[in-house]
Amino acid sequence: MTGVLTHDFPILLIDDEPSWLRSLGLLLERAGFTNLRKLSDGRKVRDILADEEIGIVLLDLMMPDIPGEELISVIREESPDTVIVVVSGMNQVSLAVQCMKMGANDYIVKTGAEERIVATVRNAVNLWELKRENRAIRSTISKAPSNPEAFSHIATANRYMISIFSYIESLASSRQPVLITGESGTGKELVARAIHRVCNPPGPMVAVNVAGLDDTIFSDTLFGHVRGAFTGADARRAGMVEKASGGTLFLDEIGDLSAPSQVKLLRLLQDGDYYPVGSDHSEKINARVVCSTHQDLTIKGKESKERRFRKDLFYRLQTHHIHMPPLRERKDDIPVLLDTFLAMAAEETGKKIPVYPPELPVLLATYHFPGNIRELKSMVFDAVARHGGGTLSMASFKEAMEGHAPHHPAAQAVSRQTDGNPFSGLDPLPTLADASSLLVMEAMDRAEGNQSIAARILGISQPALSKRMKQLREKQDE
Ligand SMILES: Nc1ncnc2c1ncn2[C@@H]1O[C@H](COP(=O)(O)OP(=O)(O)OP(=O)(O)O)[C@@H](O)[C@H]1O
Repeated sequence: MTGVLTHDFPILLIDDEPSWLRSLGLLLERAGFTNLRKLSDGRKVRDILADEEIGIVLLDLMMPDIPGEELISVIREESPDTVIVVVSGMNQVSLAVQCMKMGANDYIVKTGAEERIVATVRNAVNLWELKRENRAIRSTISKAPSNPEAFSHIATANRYMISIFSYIESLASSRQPVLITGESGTGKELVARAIHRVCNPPGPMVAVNVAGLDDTIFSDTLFGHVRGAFTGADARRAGMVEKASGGTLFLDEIGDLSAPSQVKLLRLLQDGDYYPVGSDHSEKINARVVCSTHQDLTIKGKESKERRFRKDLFYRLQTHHIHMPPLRERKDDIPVLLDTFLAMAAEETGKKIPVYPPELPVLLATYHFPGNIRELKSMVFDAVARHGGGTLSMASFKEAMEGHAPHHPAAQAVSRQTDGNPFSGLDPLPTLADASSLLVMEAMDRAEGNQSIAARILGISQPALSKRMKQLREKQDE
């Protein structure tokens, strides 16, 4: 399903040697590339780029009319997304590096094997397709989703989340994989389901958690096996890839994949095929692949080769990338999530949806939710289970939050800007008394006047805060 070879855009070949232009053209045509344009005078490239959208340019470096290096700059300027491949007679690493620095995407030598030239152009076609698709997607992202029903299982009031919904809608027509990242409990699986719902394919969504699967089990789970593949394999068994046929294959926790399994996944995504265990015949995947991880794949496994995440796989996966923000960065979602989970918990326990004190969302907003939405959901379910009638008590929420050190988002924000020392930018420093008063006022402001919440923010008891506020008022009255 990937590994695109057919293309509808022109490929421009530039070289001052007519015989080379002819033989390169023949080679590419034989390999299935159509729509080739040939140019022996590089100075005309500007006119050509102005006339039509050229996906790929293959150019020589040594030309009498205009040096190839200058051509690279002209092409980059006129058509920034065009994929540039330098086809040079010189096999010099330093020259290749120089061309890449100037904006070329690849460099091959004329005397190299024909397969290498064809493979390079094939990669260039894939790269251009991806660039074009991303441009189309970017241009269609609107504010609100046009099919809100597909997202009805995701409660949110947050603008960034709404923009994720429109991004998902714009991905519907793409067959490229989607990578969903974000901390644990942020709703990655719900987003995978939304992608499936928006695409509305005829097949099912099949979810596989690949964490902890060794390579043998990974292959057997995903690709299935043929009869007699190993002792006990009495019958053929379909793998998850086959089960997801016509639908969506969701691979959860791909950051934990072993090195050999990463190679198999890369092949599946790149060439669209796989081998059932024990079979010599490859099968084709016919499912949209969505992957998720809570790990940062760009830094993962820096310390050890075995645990490292392959760069090529990462780049293949991140064509369409959705990052789920943690709950502490979308606190405007707390009230709507609270209402959603209260209704769910009430239904599950057969109780009436409880009324909660207005301070509850304010209290929750002071907390950093290391377990994200999953943690909020458990808190609410626990509170409703304990609820006996009247207004919902905040006690169980406070208890759950007590287990974690208070979080100081303001201090963190400052420390992010000031290399870990929130005071380094202050000159002169405020006195201890002034700093303390300012902190108290800020906490009261954030807690919307609620002393017990403000005391929690400051990490002191409520009587201690009350005493400080009294002193503050007395000082102001002096
Ligand atoms: N916006 C939301 N609206 C309603 N429920 C949500 C929302 N986001 C998450 N949840 C709920 O929170 C829980 C965690 O969500 P989910 O399993 O999708 O997170 P995740 O990011 O995939 O976590 P993990 O990385 O641990 O697999 C689930 O019960 C899910 O239903």
